[in-house]
Amino acid sequence: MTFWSGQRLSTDGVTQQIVDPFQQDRIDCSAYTLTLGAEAYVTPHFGDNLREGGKQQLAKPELVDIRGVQRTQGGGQVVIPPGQFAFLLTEETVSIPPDAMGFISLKSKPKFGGLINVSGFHVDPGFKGKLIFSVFNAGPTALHFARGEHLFLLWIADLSFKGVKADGRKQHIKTSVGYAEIPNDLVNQIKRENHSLQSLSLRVEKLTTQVNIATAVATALATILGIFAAYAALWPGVKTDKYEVRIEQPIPAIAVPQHTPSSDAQPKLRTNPPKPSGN
Ligand SMILES: Nc1ccn([C@H]2C[C@H](O)[C@@H](COP(=O)(O)OP(=O)(O)OP(=O)(O)O)O2)c(=O)n1
Repeated sequence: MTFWSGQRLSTDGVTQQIVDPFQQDRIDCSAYTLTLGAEAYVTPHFGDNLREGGKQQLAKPELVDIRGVQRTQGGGQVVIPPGQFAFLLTEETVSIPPDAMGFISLKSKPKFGGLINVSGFHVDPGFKGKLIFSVFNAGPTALHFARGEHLFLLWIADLSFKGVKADGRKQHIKTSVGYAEIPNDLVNQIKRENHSLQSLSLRVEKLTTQVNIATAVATALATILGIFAAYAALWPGVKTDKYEVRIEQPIPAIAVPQHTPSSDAQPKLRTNPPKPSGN
C-alpha cells in the first residue's frame, strides 16, 4: 500500500476527480484539505429547546482580496459548546477510485481546541459523496467554526490488489451512494439534551444560588419574628386589642384552712385491740 504524494494528488487527484471542487492550494504535503460545508448539527445542552434545535444551514462565505491575498469572509458559523457532539458536513464531494482508499482526520488546530473525531478514519474504495464528521468537544471552551474553514484532511492510499470479478465488475468496493447532506435519521439518533460536565456545573451553581437565597430569607424572617416575640413579651405597654385579656370578674376568694394547734398534733398510732383470753 502506497500513500499518494502531494505531487500525485496535484496530477492524478485532478484527472481522477478525487475531490470536487478541487483547488491546488488545498494540497497540504501529502494530504488534501477539506473544508466545512453547508450543514452542521450540534446536540442541545441543558435548558435548550429541543423543538427549535435542528440542522443549521451555514451561509456561503465571500472571497475578499486583502492586498492580493484571498480571504474568506462572512461564512455561516457553528458553535460547539464543551461536552457536546456535532455532525459537520464537508463542502467537497469525495470520489475514491476503486483501487484506492481514503484516510481522514481533523486538522491539528481544532484538535488543540479539544475537538475529537468520533466517526471513523477511512473512506471505502468506490465511495462517492460528501463526508460527515461526527465530532465531540472535549475541550474546556466553546469552539466556533465557519463555513469554508479548513478543518479536515484526506490522504489517498493505493490498494495492492486491482482485480476484477469474472463478470468484469470491480470487487469489494462501495457501490452505494454517499451523502449530499446530513440525513435526518442520523440527527434523530442523538437529538436529546446532553448533560455535559459544564452544563451540570451550571445547574449546581444555579441551585446553590437558589438555596442560599432561600436560607437568607428564612433566617431574616426567623430573626424578625424572634425580635417581635421578645419585644411583645418583655414590654408591658405593647398590647393590641386583639390580644389583651380583660379580667371583668373579681377573682373569688379561696378558703384557706386555718392551722390550729390540735391539727398540728401528731396523729395517734392505732393499736390493735387486746385479744380475748382463751378461758
Ligand atoms: N467520517 C466519515 C467516515 C466515513 N464516511 C463514509 C465513507 C465510508 O466509505 C462510508 C461508510 O463507512 P463505514 O463502512 O465505516 O460505515 P458503515 O459500514 O456503517 O456504512 P455502510 O453500511 O454504508 O457500509 O461512510 C463519512 O461519510 N464520514
